Amino acid sequence: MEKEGEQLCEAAGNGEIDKVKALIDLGADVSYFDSNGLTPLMHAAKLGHADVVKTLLEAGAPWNALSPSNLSAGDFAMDFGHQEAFEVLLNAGIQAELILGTIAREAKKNSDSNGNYLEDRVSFSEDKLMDSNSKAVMMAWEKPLMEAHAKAVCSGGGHILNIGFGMGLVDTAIQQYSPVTHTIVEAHPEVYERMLRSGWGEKDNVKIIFGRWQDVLSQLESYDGIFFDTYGEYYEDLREFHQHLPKLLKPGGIYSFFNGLCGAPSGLLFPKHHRYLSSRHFNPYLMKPKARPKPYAAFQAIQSPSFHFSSSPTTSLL
Ligand SMILES: C[S@@+](CC[C@H](N)C(=O)[O-])C[C@H]1O[C@@H](n2cnc3c(N)ncnc32)[C@H](O)[C@@H]1O
Repeated sequence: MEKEGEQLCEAAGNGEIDKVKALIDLGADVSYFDSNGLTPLMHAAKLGHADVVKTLLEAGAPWNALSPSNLSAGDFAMDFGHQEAFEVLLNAGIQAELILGTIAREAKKNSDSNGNYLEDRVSFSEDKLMDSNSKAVMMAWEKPLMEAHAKAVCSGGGHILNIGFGMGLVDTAIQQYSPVTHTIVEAHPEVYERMLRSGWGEKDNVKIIFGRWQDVLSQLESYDGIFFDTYGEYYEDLREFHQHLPKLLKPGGIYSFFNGLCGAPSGLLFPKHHRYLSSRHFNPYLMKPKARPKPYAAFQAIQSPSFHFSSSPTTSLL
């Protein structure tokens, strides 16, 4: 098996399509990683053999496998300027994403995203907000991250929307930029009560909307800056929110989000909110086809247990 795997890598890199097909027919492993941690697909992509890339994908080669330096076959194709191979890989990724999304939506129909969390008690202390299982919903150490998000979404001024109040870290930072309006959506009754008790309801430019964002969409308008950071939701909820962005975000507006979904255990759905590193800025109105440095990152998050987004601002496919 190992021998055929090595041969497949070599043939793929050489663009020997007939040999690749013959080896696949003989049962060579299309998911094989050679001693350098590269798959046959990566070899073909690196050298721009689009026909071999296609054949390998049709044989089930994993388009989102990563090399030891965290590069996918798509990255190799793009980095080496092989547009055709890149397009083939990108299409494979989009198709997989559509299928995975459909499966996730079906699975979600039978589940309750954050119902339990919203019905249970939460507790506040000086430096954290905890759910009823003593899991941290939000912690004070995240303040600098929240300040950076606030800075990004307020950079154009105007009307700002924040989904998920938590400890109010991002909202406190947003207030420092004196937005024209500052709308906050919060779904947990106790968090909402605490917001009112601490005077958030009396601020001139603040509008609080109590409820799940999914249920209050009709009360939302268009904003210059949007931040999204909920708790206890699924990847599919985030994706659903992203689908509303073209309407919610004004042209030229800035969207940023924080979630920990990417560090969650593998599987299509992430029932708990894992607050691992994940911080990205995204503006669909500024996104150009060539400005997609890591088109596979968003998809990879669905499948890989160890994957996490980088904290550097980057674009993503929705
Ligand atoms: C991680 S905290 C937000 C922390 C906030 N960014 C900060 O700076 O303190 C998540 C918040 O989202 C709220 N939340 C969870 N699901 C929600 C939903 N579907 N709609 C609106 N808010 C939600 C939670 O009650 C919680 O207050």
